[in-house]
Amino acid sequence: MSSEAPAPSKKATEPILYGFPSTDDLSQALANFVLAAQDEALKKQATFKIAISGGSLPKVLGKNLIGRSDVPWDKWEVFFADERVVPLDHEESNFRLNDENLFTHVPIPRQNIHVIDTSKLDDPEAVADDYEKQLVASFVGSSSIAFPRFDLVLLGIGPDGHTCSLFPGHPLLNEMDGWVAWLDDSPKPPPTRITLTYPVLNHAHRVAFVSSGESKQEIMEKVLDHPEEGLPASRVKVISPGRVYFFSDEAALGRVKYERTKFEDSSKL
Ligand SMILES: O=C(O)[C@H](O)[C@@H](O)[C@H](O)[C@H](O)COP(=O)(O)O
Repeated sequence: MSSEAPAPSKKATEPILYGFPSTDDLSQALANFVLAAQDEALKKQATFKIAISGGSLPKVLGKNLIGRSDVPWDKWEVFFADERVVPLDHEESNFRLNDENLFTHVPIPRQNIHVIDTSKLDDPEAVADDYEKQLVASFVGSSSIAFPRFDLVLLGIGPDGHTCSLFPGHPLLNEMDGWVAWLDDSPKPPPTRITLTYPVLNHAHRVAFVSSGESKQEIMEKVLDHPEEGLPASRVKVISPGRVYFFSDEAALGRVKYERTKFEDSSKL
């Protein structure tokens, strides 16, 4: 049985799980959460730095962010938590997916959306190096030099427990130095991708996993109730005072015993 408790009942290192009756409730709460993270970031700095994945996330994200009033979109700086090494207009591109679901509907300046260098598509290492340079250029001067500190990273969870393009058993799970890594053997097509590494995820102020639908029940149970299995999503352990959050609909949480936290007002972030 699930239970709901206020956030303070959880240890600072434990993920917060928000469960919602429907995907639309999830989507609305996620929009509030993102905007609260944005407000907090803009109190301290000139831009809100967010990294976003692909999969089903962009649709859930865009649905309730588009049309929000008074969003300082010109202060958003967007990176991709992972990207497929394909042209930007390719149907497999995470840029394209996010573009269709969010960017084309809101006035984020195009130069603030950091895309892969498509002149290097036949050399994924060069694509990863270039993307890392884009991060360096954006984050240099911030308090953390060893690793960038995103204000918010939004991730999905695959049926095998992968997140970003960090797949179970893959050597990239052990990459602890670089900021951006590449692979050409992704078990989820397309095979050639770049991804943020664990240290980058773990230095973020917040990482939020978004998952919905019954097909996620088995993997959500493993990730939340059995983190000792060490699936890629369970290995995201954000350094305190940063925090990991899960936003799921109850359809995805059908088997999950992990304690739910009531999502109240994200302005209290
Ligand atoms: O580009 C990708 O493939 C994604 O970034 C990947 O990590 C995705 O988030 C998960 O596979 C979950 O995808 P779904 O939400 O579609 O299940």
